[in-house]
Amino acid sequence: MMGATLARPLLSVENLAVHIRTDAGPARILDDVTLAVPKGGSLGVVGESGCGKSTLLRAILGILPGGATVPKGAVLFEGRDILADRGASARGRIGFIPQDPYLSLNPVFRAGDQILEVMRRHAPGSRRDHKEKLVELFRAVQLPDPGGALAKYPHQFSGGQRQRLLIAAALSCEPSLVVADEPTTALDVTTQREILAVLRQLIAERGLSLLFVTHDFGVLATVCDQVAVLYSGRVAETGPTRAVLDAPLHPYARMLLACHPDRATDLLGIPGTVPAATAQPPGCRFHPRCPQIHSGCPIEVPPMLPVGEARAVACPWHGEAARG
Ligand SMILES: Nc1ncnc2c1ncn2[C@@H]1O[C@H](COP(=O)(O)OP(=O)(O)OP(=O)(O)O)[C@@H](O)[C@H]1O
Repeated sequence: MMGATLARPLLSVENLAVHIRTDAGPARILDDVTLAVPKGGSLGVVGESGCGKSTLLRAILGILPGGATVPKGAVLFEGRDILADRGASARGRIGFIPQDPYLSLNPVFRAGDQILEVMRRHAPGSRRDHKEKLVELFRAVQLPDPGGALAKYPHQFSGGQRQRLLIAAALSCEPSLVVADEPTTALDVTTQREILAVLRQLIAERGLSLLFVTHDFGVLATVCDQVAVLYSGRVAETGPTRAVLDAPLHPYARMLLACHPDRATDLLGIPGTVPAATAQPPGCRFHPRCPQIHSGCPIEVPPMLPVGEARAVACPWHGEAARG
């Protein structure tokens, strides 16, 4: 236990800023983002559309778009800076589960061949070894007829089965970290629950770490033990998932949770929108939408304040918000 607490995280994002050049000026998409995924742990990153979740994932996967600059910070994976060596050190060691199973497989090639090609490039062993391993993975993700699945084309699988294929693909090169981008949003609720159960089981059985991006606190609660709430490219709050869900501290986290369909009495959402990445307000970026604004909020960038041993919140007024 002691070793686990002292161990370096498997993945750490340290003070990361990502800007992208646009015709409207630099888009400051991420600003001073710090978070960590411990070995064998799971972190969920949650926030509204446009808060920077995909850009964070792209930085972690070493695939930032052209025009992106990293004026500050680092992404350390297994102790090495992914951004400095353009992702080379992470290939195969980070498995990625994309959002949309319909868009993520090429329809004209057999699904099995597409995964085997990735294994050929990044996993040790012969094609025969890879096939055996893939059939075993298809069994583990509970695809029907795992042996026969190798020869099928993507359209011969249902949406839920395609997402299972993509989980198998993400695990095929024996990663130590799995990164998932809203992997169940395109699926119905029952299939969503089944897929999340399979994912959770495989991550636990294999001792993998998970970084899971979502806009859905309900999904997050079922797969992640830690959470980071992102707003307009900055971390608003971090902590154990249960503690944050039970008693969110940041006004944004409180409002985001309050309008989750499971809890909301109406579905009006948070008034206003996430600011454009080219036009964020000064000070706390949430202040124009915050019901508990103070005179310093539009001026000073709130630092992350520790709360107890395991939580942190970027709002000096969080105690007042919690009482409010
Ligand atoms: N290549 C780009 N050029 C300019 N602006 C960009 C680019 N990519 C993202 N942005 C802007 O950065 C902000 C964050 O985008 P990002 O896609 O990372 O957010 P997100 O939280 O993943 O949203 P969603 O849930 O809708 O995918 C948005 O304001 C977006 O318009």
